[in-house]
Amino acid sequence: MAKSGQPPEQITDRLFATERRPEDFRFDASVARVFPDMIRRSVPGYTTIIPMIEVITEQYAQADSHCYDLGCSLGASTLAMRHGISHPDCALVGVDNSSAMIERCEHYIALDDSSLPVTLRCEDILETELSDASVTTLNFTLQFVPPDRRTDLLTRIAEATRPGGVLILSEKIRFESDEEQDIQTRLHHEFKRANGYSDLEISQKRSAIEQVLIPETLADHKERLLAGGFDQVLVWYQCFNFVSMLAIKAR
Ligand SMILES: C[S@@+](CC[C@H](N)C(=O)[O-])C[C@H]1O[C@@H](n2cnc3c(N)ncnc32)[C@H](O)[C@@H]1O
Ligand SMILES: O=C(O)C(=O)C[C@]1(C(=O)O)C=C[C@@H](O)C=C1
Repeated sequence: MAKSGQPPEQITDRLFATERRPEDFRFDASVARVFPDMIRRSVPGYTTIIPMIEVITEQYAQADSHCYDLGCSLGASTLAMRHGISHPDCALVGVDNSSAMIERCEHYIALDDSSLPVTLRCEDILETELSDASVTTLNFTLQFVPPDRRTDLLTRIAEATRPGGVLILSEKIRFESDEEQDIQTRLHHEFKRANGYSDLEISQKRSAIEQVLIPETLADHKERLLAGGFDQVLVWYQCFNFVSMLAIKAR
C-alpha cells in the first residue's frame, strides 16, 4: 500500500517549549521547518489518515479529471493522492498560501518517485480556480478558514465536483455537550503529552491557535456539505476531537 506518506525530514518541534509572548499561530518558515513532526505529534490519527487518503483517492479519481489538495502544506496529503491516482491524464493540483510551505513542498514532490505531474499554486484557496474535479482534499485546512467564508468555499468545491466525485474533509471538531468537549480535549492533550509535549508547550500552542483554528460540530459540517451540493456525507475516521469525512456527489 502507501508508498507515500510522511516527508523524510523530521526536525523536532520545540516552537512552544520556552515561554514566548502571545501571538497568533501562523504557517511561517519556522512552522514549515518542523511541520512533519508537529502535525504527527499534535493530530491524533494523522499518520493513519494520510495513507487512507491514498486508498480513497484510488477509489474515486476519474480519468481526465482534476484532483485538488487545498492547504497542501508540505505535500503529505498531495503525495498520498498522487500515489492513489492510476489515470495518467489526471491533473493533480496542490494549493497553499504559505510561501514557506510551498517552497519546501516543491522539494518533497521532486524527491517522490511517482511520475504523475503535480502543479503547486501559492494561492488563497478561497480564490483559486476549481473545475472538473473528481477528488478534492481539505486535510485539516478548513478549520483555518474564517467561518463566514466556509459555505462559499464548500459550495464552490461541490459545484466544481463531477458526478461520482468526492471531497475528503478532515477537521478538528467541537462537541455539542460541554462534558464531551472536556473529555475529548483532555484526551487530545494526553495524546500530546504521550508524544513528548510539555504542559507549557500544550498551553502556549492552545493560546496561539485559539483565534485562528475555529472548530465546528460534526452536525455543522454535515449540514453545510449537504446544503452546498454534496449528496451524502459520512465519517470514515475519528480519534478524539479529530475526524475525517467523505462528502460524495451522486452519479
Ligand atoms: C494543517 S495544515 C494542512 C496539512 C496538510 N494538508 C497535510 O495533510 O499535511 C493547513 C494548511 O492550510 C494552509 N492554509 C490555511 N488557510 C489557507 C487559505 N485560505 N488558502 C491557502 N492555504 C491555506 C496553511 O498555510 C497550512 O499550510
Ligand atoms: O489542535 C491542536 O492542538 C493542534 O496543534 C492541531 C494543529 C492542526 O490541527 O492543524 C494545529 C496547527 C498545526 O497545523 C498542527 C496541528
